[in-house]
Amino acid sequence: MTPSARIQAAIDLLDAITAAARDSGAAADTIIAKYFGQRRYAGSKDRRAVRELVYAAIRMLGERPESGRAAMLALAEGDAEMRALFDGSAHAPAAIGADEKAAVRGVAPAWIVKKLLASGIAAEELPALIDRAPLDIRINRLKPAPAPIEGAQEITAVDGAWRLPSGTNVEALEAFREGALEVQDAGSQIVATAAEASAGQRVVDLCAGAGGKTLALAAAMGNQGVLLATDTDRARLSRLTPRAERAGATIIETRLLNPGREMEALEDWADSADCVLVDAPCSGTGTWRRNPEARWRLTPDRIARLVRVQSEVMTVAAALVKPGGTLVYIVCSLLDEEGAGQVSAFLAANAGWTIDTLALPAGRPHGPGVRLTPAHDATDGFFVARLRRAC
Ligand SMILES: C[S@@+](CC[C@H](N)C(=O)[O-])C[C@H]1O[C@@H](n2cnc3c(N)ncnc32)[C@H](O)[C@@H]1O
Repeated sequence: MTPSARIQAAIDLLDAITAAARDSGAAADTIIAKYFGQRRYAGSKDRRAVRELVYAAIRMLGERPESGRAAMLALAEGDAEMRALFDGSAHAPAAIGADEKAAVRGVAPAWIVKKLLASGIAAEELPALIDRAPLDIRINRLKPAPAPIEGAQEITAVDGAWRLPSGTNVEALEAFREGALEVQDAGSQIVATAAEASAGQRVVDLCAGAGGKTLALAAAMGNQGVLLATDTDRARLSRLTPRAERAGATIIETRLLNPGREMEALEDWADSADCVLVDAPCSGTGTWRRNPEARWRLTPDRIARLVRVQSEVMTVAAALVKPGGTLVYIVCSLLDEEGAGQVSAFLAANAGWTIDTLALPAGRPHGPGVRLTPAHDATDGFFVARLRRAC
């Protein structure tokens, strides 16, 4: 592909990605994979170059752009060489019109920026929300220690956390195939430690998804005790079983829940868990580094729906905790209505619950819990709080 044809390919992809973001369609990665699946003539260098252009444009634009062309014009602003590639030749984008408008640069849609600022995120912290994310792994203590990985840097604050050079093909490592390591953001590892899960306990990971935190809990428990992993999403939960096998985690039982009727599948766990971890579904404002187009998908309605589900899930979780046990509430969002506000509302509505002070190796106290941010902690953004049921 010529450099101009790569720009046109990025424009076409951005058109498809913005439409999908507007209509709750496929994720950007899926769209890009499908696009190149249908264009076998594009070599690996072309694919990489186009992908980089697309993601650079997505990161640069807070608001969903009107068109892929407006997005690429924003990327080309101040870059004479790139602007010259808009030359109207075969497979190239049309020449830039005198009064043609580029999309406006920014971190996020204005209404979400307003919410982030109101949630105490300083304006200087905002750009880090869309930086490129590092590649972190967790060493799985249930397996023999893996061989050193070239270029890996230990994250000393967190046991078993390492940061790898970007682009490391983790899945090709023997240690990965043997289950000796998992890809997991250091922040995700840190918030999971708030559960203080230990050998012999009865622990529930209520919103387990594909089990990122479940596997960390199983390792913390040294494979002793009972760990129940539940979710309402069959496809996600089904990915946990092979991961657990690879990781040698033998104490995990999985159960699929019916949304709104979760307790029907959980009656035998009522009032009996030492800890229930709720990694609640959320807007993901703390994970835009990995998934920058997600900020184009949010709407006020969607956030309101998530806030409702979070509160319902907390009610389910609370019914499972034994007297003296704990409920660990986590969201990978930096919006207070999903984090600190959600926990404060629970405490106000439920007598007999108190907040534990958390001693985590990162983050800053925020309301009833602790908040990690990309700018302050070089991790994804999280809010975590640990609530304790009275004895
Ligand atoms: C943030 S994700 C979990 C990520 C996972 N814990 C990890 O560490 O990889 C939130 C999960 O909550 C699940 N969920 C949504 N509503 C739920 C409900 N009512 N009960 C249990 N899980 C629910 C979603 O399907 C999703 O997998």
